[in-house]
Amino acid sequence: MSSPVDRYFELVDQNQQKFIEALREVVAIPSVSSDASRRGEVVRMGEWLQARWEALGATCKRVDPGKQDLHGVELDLPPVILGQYGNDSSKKTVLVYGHYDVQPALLEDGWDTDPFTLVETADGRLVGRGSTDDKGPVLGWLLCAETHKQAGLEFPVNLKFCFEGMEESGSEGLDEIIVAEADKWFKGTDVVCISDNYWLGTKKPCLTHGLRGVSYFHLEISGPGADLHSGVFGGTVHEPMVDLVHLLATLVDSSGRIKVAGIYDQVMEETEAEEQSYEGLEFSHAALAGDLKRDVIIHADERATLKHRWRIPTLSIHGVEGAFYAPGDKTVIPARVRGKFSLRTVPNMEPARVAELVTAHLNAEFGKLGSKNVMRVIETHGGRWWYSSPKHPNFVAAARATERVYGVTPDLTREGGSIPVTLTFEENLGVNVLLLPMGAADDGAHSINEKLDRRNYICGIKLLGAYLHEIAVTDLTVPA
Ligand SMILES: C[C@H](N)C(=O)N[C@@H](Cc1c[nH]cn1)C(=O)O
Ligand SMILES: [Zn+2]
Ligand SMILES: [Zn+2]
Repeated sequence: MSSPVDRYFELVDQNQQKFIEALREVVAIPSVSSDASRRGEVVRMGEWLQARWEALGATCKRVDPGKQDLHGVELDLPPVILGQYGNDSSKKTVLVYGHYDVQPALLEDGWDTDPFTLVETADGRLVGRGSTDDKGPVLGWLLCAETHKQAGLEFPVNLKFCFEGMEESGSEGLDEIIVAEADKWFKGTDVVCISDNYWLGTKKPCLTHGLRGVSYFHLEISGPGADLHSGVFGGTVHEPMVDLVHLLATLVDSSGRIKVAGIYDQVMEETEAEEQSYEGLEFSHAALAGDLKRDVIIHADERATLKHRWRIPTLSIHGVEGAFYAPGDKTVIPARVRGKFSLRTVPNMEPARVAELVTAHLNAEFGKLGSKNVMRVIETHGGRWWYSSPKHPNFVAAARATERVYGVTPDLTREGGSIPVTLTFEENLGVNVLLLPMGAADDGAHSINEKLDRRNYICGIKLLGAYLHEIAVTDLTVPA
């Protein structure tokens, strides 16, 4: 007779098409958290999840985190959906977190197909915004529970869940909810699992034990009271855009080095054990250059690239609000512009110190310009880095589950991106947190043509289930 896990795997295989249809349904909800006009869709997505979990028998609690000021528009923050599925005191309790909001996506950004219509390509890519980040994994937990119930398979653990709709916009309001619910809704949690990042390559699965933090800034330059004709006023007034371009250029050089004094001072020293952890990882510049569609890699070797993704702070410039960007030639001097940039932070950087250093740098550089314009530096959102040991039994259980599904020992990785609430869970619940990614390195999260491979989706649903079965039989006591 086959084991419950083998039976579960068979059912996942049999239900593949149904699972893809479910992904199609959620991708079609354009839950873009940064777009005020889509806020209703974000809420609809949260309600969709709640309804489906409740239909399965979960107890849910919708928490509305309050209001948000988005470019002067007051908006309701989307709900955080808390849930409890199963409440058997003889079982372990696993808390899973995910987000149901997505990054913006427009066909004219360069997508080959409508971003909110899931398309399956002949080579098995499930293309659509949110497929890998993070709707596929969020759906994975639900489909895992539904599959167990439909087949009459005993669910191995009590599952608690926390799904938010603001992760792509700074997780506003969530930290406070986690703190408030730590001894209430989240009481009894044994371990936390988050599926919201990606493999290092495209073939070998991994478990992730670190994330970078993010400190996001707007740099606003205000000049004349209205946009001006450049033929009449060019060369006679201080132009906000000229000041902004100068200032942005002082932040980082072309080889990625941050030029803000003091920014590297808090970076943790590298240990011998850490140096060794780069050995044998599935990561190559050849594959990375392929994913990038052009070899634009700065660093000479793979190890240096990984260090700049995992353990060294970086600064990226994202865009300019208020600047002319449409096709055609408009001869305008914009009156007010906002440059947007962020720093990815690493152990042991303090966000408050980062903001202090960045502001001091920009004040000094702006002073050198002798401009009569007005400069403002605004830190719009921040999230802390997270770094943990991969030796905890939670990771051991996940490694066993990975071996069962993929037949290989997973790589142990850190993630260059940020999931701000990871540390909040760890600190407030006092339990181990594991990152168990579903998608691959070439999925194009946040980019055009985002996809999740059918293989990763289906094996990922198996992996989430296998992990819960492994946790059920794992002694979670940390060895001394
Ligand atoms: C890794 C995760 N899937 C992700 O994409 N996180 C975002 C979080 C964020 C922070 N500010 C805006 N979004 C990221 O790393 O950019
Ligand atoms: Zn995500
Ligand atoms: Zn994301």
